[in-house]
Amino acid sequence: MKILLIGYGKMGQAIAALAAERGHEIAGIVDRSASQLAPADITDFTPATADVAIEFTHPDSAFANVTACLRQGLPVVCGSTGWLHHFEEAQTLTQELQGSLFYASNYSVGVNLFFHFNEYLAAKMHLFGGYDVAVREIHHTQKIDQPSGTALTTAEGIMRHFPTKTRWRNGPAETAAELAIFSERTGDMVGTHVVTYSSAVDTLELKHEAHSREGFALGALLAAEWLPGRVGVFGMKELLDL
Ligand SMILES: NC(=O)C1=CN([C@@H]2O[C@H](COP(=O)(O)OP(=O)(O)OC[C@H]3O[C@@H](n4cnc5c(N)ncnc54)[C@H](O)[C@@H]3O)[C@@H](O)[C@H]2O)C=CC1
Ligand SMILES: O=C(O)C1=N[C@H](C(=O)O)C[C@H](O)C1
Repeated sequence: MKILLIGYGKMGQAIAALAAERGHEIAGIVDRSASQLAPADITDFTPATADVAIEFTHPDSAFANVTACLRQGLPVVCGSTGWLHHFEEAQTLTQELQGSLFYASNYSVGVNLFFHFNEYLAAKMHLFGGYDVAVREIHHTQKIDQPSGTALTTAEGIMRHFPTKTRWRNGPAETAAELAIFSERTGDMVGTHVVTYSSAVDTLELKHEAHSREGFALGALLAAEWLPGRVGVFGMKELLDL
């Protein structure tokens, strides 16, 4: 496949390395600040020159990059977090243009299993009662958005099945209805997410810890291999049949 990479930072470079191993060609790289690369723009690419675009940039640029890809007729796999206030607009545009958009707050297969077990656990823990629940995420100090996209997906999964939690708060809960999300930024931590249930008698935890970015890169490439030819908005549940 010919892949257009949008964003050539930590994730873009991890994807490029794995794409080569999987026999893909990098059709081009669009990065706002990568001066060593040949300058390129999304509008330079069409389905004739790229089969799919993979976007990992910044919360402030993801929506514009996604819409540019859709307008060029390029299927787009987006991994940037912190832009979901625009997600409905992206869905509408995808439908209008009969385009292809894939989004995941976390492309790691392990995290998507974690999401699945998180929802199951929330339903059971609510049923048995007596537990409070909180989410903790730990990332490297360069991370811009807080809470992480993964923590927000985790919180949404809890709230769907643990109805006494009706909203999340980034910090300690101020009321019993709030789900606390604690964010830590330290060193070069790749990404750790923990859900903790505590009662008077015990504590139960569900944890995912990424050891490298390779798991995210592999998931993004699996999505890029799967997306072309499908019309609509998709995520890891469809890809992994979870
Ligand atoms: N969904 C997932 O599985 C994962 C998502 N992420 C998310 O992906 C995004 C990128 O993460 P990293 O690669 O670690 O960041 P990074 O800061 O290492 O790289 C981002 C790159 O995007 C470039 N960039 C910024 N604005 C741009 C624009 N308007 N057009 C083109 N390029 C632009 C920057 O110059 C930089 O090279 C973040 O939002 C992060 O939260 C990161 C890891 C996994
Ligand atoms: O910025 C990162 O690094 C990561 N971002 C994603 C998120 O916000 O959840 C996924 C992963 O945790 C790494």
